[in-house]
Amino acid sequence: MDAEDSGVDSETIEEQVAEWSSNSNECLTFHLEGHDETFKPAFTYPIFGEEESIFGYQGLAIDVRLRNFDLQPKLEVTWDEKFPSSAGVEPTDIKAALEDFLPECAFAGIDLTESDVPTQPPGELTHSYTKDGGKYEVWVSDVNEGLAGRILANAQALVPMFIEGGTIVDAAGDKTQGARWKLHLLYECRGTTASYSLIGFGTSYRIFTLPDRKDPLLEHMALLQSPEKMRQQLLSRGADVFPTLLNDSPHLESFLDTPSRERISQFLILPPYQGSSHGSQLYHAMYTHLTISPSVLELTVEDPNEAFDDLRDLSDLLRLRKTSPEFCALRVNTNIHSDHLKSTAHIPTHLIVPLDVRERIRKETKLQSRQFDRLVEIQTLSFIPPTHRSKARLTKKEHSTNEQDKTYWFWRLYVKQRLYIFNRDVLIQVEGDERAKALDSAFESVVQGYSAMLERVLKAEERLQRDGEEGNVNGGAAVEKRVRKRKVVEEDDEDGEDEEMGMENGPGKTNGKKARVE
Ligand SMILES: CC(=O)SCCNC(=O)CCNC(=O)[C@H](O)C(C)(C)COP(=O)(O)OP(=O)(O)OC[C@H]1O[C@@H](n2cnc3c(N)ncnc32)[C@H](O)[C@@H]1OP(=O)(O)O
Repeated sequence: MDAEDSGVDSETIEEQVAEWSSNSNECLTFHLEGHDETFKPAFTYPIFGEEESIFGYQGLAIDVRLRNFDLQPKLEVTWDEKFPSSAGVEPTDIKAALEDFLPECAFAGIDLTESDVPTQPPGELTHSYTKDGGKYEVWVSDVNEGLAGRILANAQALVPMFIEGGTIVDAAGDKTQGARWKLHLLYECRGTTASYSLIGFGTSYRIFTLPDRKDPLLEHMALLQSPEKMRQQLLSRGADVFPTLLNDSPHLESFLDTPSRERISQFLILPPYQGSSHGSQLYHAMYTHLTISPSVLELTVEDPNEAFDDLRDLSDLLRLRKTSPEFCALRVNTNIHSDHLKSTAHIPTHLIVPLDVRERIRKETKLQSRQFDRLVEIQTLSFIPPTHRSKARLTKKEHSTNEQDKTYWFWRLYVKQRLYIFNRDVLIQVEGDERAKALDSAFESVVQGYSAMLERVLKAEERLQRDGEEGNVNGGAAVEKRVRKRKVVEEDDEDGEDEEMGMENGPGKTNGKKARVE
């Protein structure tokens, strides 16, 4: 029966719908045990649909209480008025909508103080630090460990609600998958037993990578197919890759000994703790732990968002500038023979910033290529004063008599070449002048972003020096108002084959964070 047949005009229906509708972000509230402060989800569209709207209630409150040790949830749904079912339109079934997102225990009405809480987090302690008188620890566990598996399941409830495009991981209990996944837990420790409060977590998993060492089987496989084809095939085979290699390579004790990458999958600091450098500490702990194994060749990040990119750039730069004299010594070489500069098709990037040194540092630090390239660009830019970072000063190109201008000219060439290769697929779709303009504009955004990052790095270094926080590579970040300065899309995936020229994905995207042209 439509509105006309029923005698009810469509305006009245619209009014009624509005009267009985609630915004799902606003009515959902998280309460962390032991904290007065509550927090709201950033997204609820995966649960309640694109409109983030719930129909059929007035005075609706969806409260999710989280136990502080393991984030075990307890769901409570209350309302003042419910739309009568007999009216032909059913109110949203809130519990049913949440069933795929919260673990079963959330619906069981279990009193969170009822069951015994373990006295210690699962796995091993990998990092600890103090901040403003509080003590914090990072614990890492295989997700197949019972307690870690349970905490992973609880923590997953937060992923779609706080990480845009984030999806729930269910790896625990599976022999192969579980062994590849790790859960990194950041706890605030309040001093007495059972006083651990979970304030953030990260997940990571190991994936096969192309070999970097002599292995007959891997060499054979590499010979059989092109590297790219082989990579695609291995990735598509997912979890089967490791056992297959293991069966075929009896000298390997575990499939985890095969050359691999570690990949950070999810990363979250609970809202009440954000902006106080805990994210930097957790990232530092994860980087250190995940890159220690000799079989791990690289650390990558799955679809990082802008906030994570910033955190990662800052942390990586602070670490490299503190621990790698070779990285600190990198400079733009302006002494390049004009023969090397005749063709724009062959920019001598290997000479501008020596490739052999770059490769050596990259392998040692196990940073993903594109991330490392960007860090080199930021570091080498740091020696060019801001007043010389201008296109207007480059009329004489490599012949400039001012050494800083000449350095910027070469640096510009170096960065533009990477941007061109990176965005080639997009750029070749536009003609001559337009192409040059598009590349120029991407370049200018990158310089802006880098300059902003350099300011942060210098401030953080000053702060660290002041605080004398020797042990904490990234510690002591003050809470500052975040200003989103970067417009250019900077993204990471395992091969860095991503878009860098500002095309956003639409709503409903699966990776949810950054544009990708593939
Ligand atoms: C792989 C992935 O999962 S990507 C998804 C990452 N997770 C999320 O976005 C979930 C919601 N957000 C969070 O969990 C946290 O805010 C994080 C992880 C993004 C950052 O953790 P925090 O503890 O808040 O960051 P921390 O205080 O260590 O900040 C370190 C630096 O990161 C950057 N940063 C942190 N948050 C933001 C933000 N919201 N926007 C822009 N930059 C940010 C800043 O450069 C900051 O440096 P500063 O001290 O000079 O300001």
